[in-house]
Amino acid sequence: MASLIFEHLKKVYPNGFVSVDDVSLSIEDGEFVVFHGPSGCGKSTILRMIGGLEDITSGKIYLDNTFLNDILPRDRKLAMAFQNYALYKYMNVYDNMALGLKLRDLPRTVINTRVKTAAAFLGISDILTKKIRSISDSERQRVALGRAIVCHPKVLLVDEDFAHQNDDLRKDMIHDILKINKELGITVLYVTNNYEEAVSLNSRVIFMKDGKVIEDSI
Ligand SMILES: Nc1ncnc2c1ncn2[C@@H]1O[C@H](COP(=O)(O)OP(=O)(O)OP(=O)(O)O)[C@@H](O)[C@H]1O
Repeated sequence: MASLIFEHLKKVYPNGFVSVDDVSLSIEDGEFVVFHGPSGCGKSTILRMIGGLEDITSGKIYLDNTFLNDILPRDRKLAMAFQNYALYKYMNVYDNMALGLKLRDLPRTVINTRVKTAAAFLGISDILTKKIRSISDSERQRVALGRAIVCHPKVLLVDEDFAHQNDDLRKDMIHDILKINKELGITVLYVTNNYEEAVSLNSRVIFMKDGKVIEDSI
């Protein structure tokens, strides 16, 4: 079965600062896991190492028994929803959602089906021809999630910065990522500073401090 395993994961920055310190965890296929801890405790660094945006100093990450450390970020079967969405403002919603699939040279019919299915799932079918600059923040957030799920990832990585603008956007985002997890079966790793939010999600919470896991609610 699909699973995500960290073995003695460590991140030391060039200035000697230890950001992630010997983290070992096992996450089951389809889990919704919240990483919580004070600012600077290393939770975003873990996400960035999984996503391949940050080098791993030592330790190993496996996805589905595949050794992830040596795999290029775009081939990791992961999707990331980080700060500012990185959408192309002058392109329409459809093209933004289709971009990653086009880069993978998938047939046009497959791309069309995937984009339309994801749009229906997220309730944005009626804005597919609109330009990003003309839609609301809430719709942009959905487009960014749509672009992530059209790739059929095994794992979705979400940093709270993704919805830091206001409470309503954050609630929408949590609703959508819970739905993605439950209905599509995609494993979700969600990083948050907010304790109330972390414990209110009825999910496994990994508590971190100074780069270490100090409690795992499993
Ligand atoms: N390039 C770098 N060089 C040195 N230290 C860094 C570098 N990048 C990040 N850090 C430090 O690593 C620590 C962990 O950063 P990280 O972003 O993972 O924290 P976090 O728990 O996600 O906090 P936040 O919620 O504020 O984002 C922080 O203290 C940060 O200052």
